[in-house]
Amino acid sequence: MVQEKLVFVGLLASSKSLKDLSIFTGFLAVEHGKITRQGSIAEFEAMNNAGTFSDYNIIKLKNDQFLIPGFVDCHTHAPQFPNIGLGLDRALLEWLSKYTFPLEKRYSNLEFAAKVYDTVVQRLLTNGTTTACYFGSLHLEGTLELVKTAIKRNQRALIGKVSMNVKNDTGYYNNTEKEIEEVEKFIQEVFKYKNELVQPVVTPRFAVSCDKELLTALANISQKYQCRIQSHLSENRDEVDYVLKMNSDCKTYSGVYNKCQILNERCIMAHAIHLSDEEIRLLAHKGVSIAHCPASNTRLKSGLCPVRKYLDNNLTVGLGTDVSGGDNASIIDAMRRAMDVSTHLELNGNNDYSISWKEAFYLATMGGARALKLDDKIGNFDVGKEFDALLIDVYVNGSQIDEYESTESAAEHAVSLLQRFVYLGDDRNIVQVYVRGKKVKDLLN
Ligand SMILES: O=c1[nH]c(=O)c2nc[nH]c2[nH]1
Ligand SMILES: [Zn+2]
Repeated sequence: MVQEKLVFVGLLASSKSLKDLSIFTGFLAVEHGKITRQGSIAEFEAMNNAGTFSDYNIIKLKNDQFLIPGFVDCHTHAPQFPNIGLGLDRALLEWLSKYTFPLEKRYSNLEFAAKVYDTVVQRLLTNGTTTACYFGSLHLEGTLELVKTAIKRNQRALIGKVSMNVKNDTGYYNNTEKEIEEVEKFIQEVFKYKNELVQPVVTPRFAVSCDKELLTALANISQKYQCRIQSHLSENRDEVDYVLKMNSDCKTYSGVYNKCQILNERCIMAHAIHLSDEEIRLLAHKGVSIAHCPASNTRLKSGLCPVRKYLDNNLTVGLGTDVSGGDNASIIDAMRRAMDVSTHLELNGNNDYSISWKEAFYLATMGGARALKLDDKIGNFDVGKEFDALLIDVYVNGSQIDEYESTESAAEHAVSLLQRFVYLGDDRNIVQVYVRGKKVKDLLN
C-alpha cells in the first residue's frame, strides 16, 4: 500500500556527488511517493506544533537507525540467478557456452521464467536494490514475465530482451529479421503497461553475439523510441581479440559500437575493463555510462577495472552485481568489491587509485542513478525526487554487527554507523525498503 504522507525524523545520509556525502539529523517528508520537504529537527518541531504533519504517518528513527537512498544495480542478468555461485571455473567465452547459454535457453518456458523472476526480484528488493537494470533472455514472452514481476513487486527496473544473431554451438540466437521485430514488439508491450517504474532497454548482448547489421538496427530502434541501450564492452582479452578479428575495419572494440551508432548518453556498457585512452575519451565524449562489476570481473578472471581513472576522465560510473558471473546479488557486496579491486590496483603501483567507502556509497546510489539517467528521479534525498529509500538498523538483533561502548560525539557516531554498514552490513540490517513511497520490505512490523 502506498502510504500517502510520511515524515521520517532522525539520521539521513545521501550523496550529492562523489565527494559530497551529507549526513545529518533532521526530517524528510514524503507525499504521494515524492520528497516534498527536508529540514532540521527544530524546523520539524515547529511545523509539527503548528499541525503541518497532523495527517502524516510520523516515523521517528531510533538512535542507531538511519535512512539512505535505495541501491541501484546498473547491471545484472535475471535469468542467470539459478546459476549463482556455480560454474565459475572458466573464463568468459567458455563460461557463456558451457553454463550460461544452456540455462538462458530454458526461458522459453514461461512457467519457469515466472517462478525464477519472482524469486530474483524479491531477492534484490530484500537486499535494498530499489532499481535494477536487467538483462533478460533472448525470449520475448519470457522477458515480459520479468516485466510483469517487477511491476507486481513494485521494483524500479530497466529491462531488456537480449539480442543475439551470431550462430553459436548451443543454438541460442535468432535470425536478424526476427530479432529486430521482436525487440520492437518487446518495447511496445512494455509501454502498454504505462507503468512509471518499468522501462524497456534495447539489449544487444555484445559484439561477439551481434553483427554490425543487427547492432546498427538496434541503435536505430533505441533512437526511435528514445530508450536506453545496454551491452557488454571489453570484459575479457580473448573477447576483445575476437571482436577485432571479426571487425577488421575497426581499431578498437568501442570503435565497433561507435560505428553502429550505439554510443550515446542513453548507453550503459558493462565491465569496460580493457580500454585504451582513446576509447576512454570516446566514451566520455559520447556520454556513455559504465556499469562496474567487480565481483564478476574477479570471478571470471577478466581483469581489474580502473574506476578511479574513469572517474578522473569524466566517465559516469555505477555498480553492477552481474549475476551469475558475479556471485552475489547485493550492492553492499559490490561496494566492498569495488573498494577491494581499486585497492589492489593501488597496491600494484597505481597511485591514489583506491576508492573510499564514501565514494563506494556514492557509486551504489547517486552514481548508479546518474549512470542510468534516472538522477532527476532518484539517487539522493533532494526535495522533488521520488522516495526510494532504505531504513537501516545497524545493531538490529541477529545482525553481524556488534555494539561496543564508545566515546564518540553524536556527529562521529552518525558517520560511524554508515561506515560500519558499508563495511559489515547485510540484508538483515535493511529493516525497511521503500520504492516511490511504497513499502516493499518491512522487518519492523
Ligand atoms: O559477465 C558477462 N555475462 C554475460 O552474460 C555476458 N554476455 C556477454 N558478455 C557477458 N559477460
Ligand atoms: Zn553481464
